[in-house]
Amino acid sequence: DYALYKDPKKPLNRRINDLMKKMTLEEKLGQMVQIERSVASPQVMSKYFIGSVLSGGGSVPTPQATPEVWVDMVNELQKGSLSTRLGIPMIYGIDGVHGHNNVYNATIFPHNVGLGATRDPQLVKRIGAATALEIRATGIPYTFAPTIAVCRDPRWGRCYESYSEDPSIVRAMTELIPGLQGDIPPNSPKGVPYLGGQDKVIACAKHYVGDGGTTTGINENNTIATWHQVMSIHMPAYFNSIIKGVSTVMVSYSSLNGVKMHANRDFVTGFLKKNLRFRGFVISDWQGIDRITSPPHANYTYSILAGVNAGIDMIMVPYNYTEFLDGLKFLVENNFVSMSRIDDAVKRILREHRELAREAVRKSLVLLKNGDSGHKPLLPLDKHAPKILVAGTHANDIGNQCGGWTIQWQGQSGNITSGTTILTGIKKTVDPKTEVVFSENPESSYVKENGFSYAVVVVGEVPYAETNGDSLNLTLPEPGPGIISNVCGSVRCVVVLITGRPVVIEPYLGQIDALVAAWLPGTEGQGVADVLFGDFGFTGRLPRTWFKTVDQLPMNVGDEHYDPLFPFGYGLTA
Ligand SMILES: OC[C@@H]1[C@@H](O)[C@H](O)[C@@H](O)c2nc(-c3ccccc3)cn21
Repeated sequence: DYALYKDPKKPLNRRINDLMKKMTLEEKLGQMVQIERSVASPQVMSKYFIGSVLSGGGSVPTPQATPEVWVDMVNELQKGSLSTRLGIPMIYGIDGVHGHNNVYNATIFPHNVGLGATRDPQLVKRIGAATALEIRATGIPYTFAPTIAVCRDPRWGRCYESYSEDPSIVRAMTELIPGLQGDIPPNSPKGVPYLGGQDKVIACAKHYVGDGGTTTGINENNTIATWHQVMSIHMPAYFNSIIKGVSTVMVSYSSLNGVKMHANRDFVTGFLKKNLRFRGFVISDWQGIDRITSPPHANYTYSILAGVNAGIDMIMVPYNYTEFLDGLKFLVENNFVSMSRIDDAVKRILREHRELAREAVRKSLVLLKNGDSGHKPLLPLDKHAPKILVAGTHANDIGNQCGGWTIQWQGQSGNITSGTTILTGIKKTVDPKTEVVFSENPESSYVKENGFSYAVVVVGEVPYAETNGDSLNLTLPEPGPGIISNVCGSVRCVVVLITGRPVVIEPYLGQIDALVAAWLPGTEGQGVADVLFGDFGFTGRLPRTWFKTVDQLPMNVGDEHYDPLFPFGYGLTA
């Protein structure tokens, strides 16, 4: 029977939301577990809903195993995962330190220190591509590489895994990531986890952060560093990795100024996920949460609590997965770990590309007016204006911005699914000092008396589907016209229309400074703000003729009598 989440034609975030709604707590927690090959079996995969399996160093199905033997092993485990109620596939991960180094007859490339000596990032990228091919030939889609440690003391046992003591060389060698994962297509968003094709694998920037800076190079020890040293030596290559679409980040065993990285919420959640907006998943190192305590595993419940709440999404347990699952379940059921944290972890592990939706929104917007002979252009809007007004029935309403066929057949106004409203997108885009006031339907006196620099008015049609959408007058539903009149009659305004089609707008055009057709943008309202404020240009062109009055209809491009308000293909740039 049909399952929306399995339908590749459906919007990606709807698939995730559909799947998340169906998952039990046990199925969610299982996704966060990575176990070692030696304790994995199809039965274990299905019974515990395990999300991932790895080969630790030297862990092979048989000595000198051929690619076929590897593929058969991975497939057997995968069958176990696919046999579960929801059939969520598992991800098999393995170290690709210098080629597919666990596999007999695989090409073994120079270790990273030697690659640093080449000063040749394109060579490293080609090595990534070759490595991805060999890893994929054994049926494995995930490798724990590149190590982007900046080794600052050659006394460190892993210094050869570091490209250089110079962060700029390490930054350049993040070219391994597009080699492994594939190049992000041109004009695609940066900073979004990416995987391009069956001959590519997802990568892992590691070990976050400061693994190469420990005192006298003692492995897994403490890195004492100022904020500036962290941000100028150990962090920069993570910026490059994220921009290049790295899909995962592995946390370091080491501590930073005495704080275990596996328990470091400020750096894992605060900096990596929030500041850098990393959207892939964060994986622990091998028994990394055990080593939060000294001795390791001294208080495993605390290790689980500290690691998961720090923001680690997938735990490389790797052996005693029932102890981990029981511990995490206890913590969730007793509210020590929130369901929102679990859902964040699981969504990241399942995540596809919301960013793709946001890019689509940006490219769909059509600029129909921006100032005129008497007024200078209003767009792009000033992000640093002291105070702005956002008004309209569609500014803060996910259901309205999605339109029909969303969650329900007819769609529905309101907070019907997760996403970003246009208002939220605006708030995220403007200067933090800019005061953003939201009023759905303000009086003109209110607009006049509050010193707004400008207003964004977001109005349109309410959700409909099929016959319910038939309209003979195509008027902009009330209170849209009234909001336009009250706001745009009082302050400079841009009107963003959320409609499934051209509607009557000509009567209001004179009092509108700027007009944008946003159609039905869906959940990623951030894409509207991206373009209103000039982070991206307007590139949309009318896919339909915009009439002046309905009695002209039907009127299409090429008709003999063609007198539109805005012709097919029209669209301004800002
Ligand atoms: O092989 C998986 C990961 C690898 O990706 C990390 O870079 C590395 O820090 C690491 N150490 C162990 C590991 C350490 C001690 C005993 C057994 C295993 C396992 N792993």
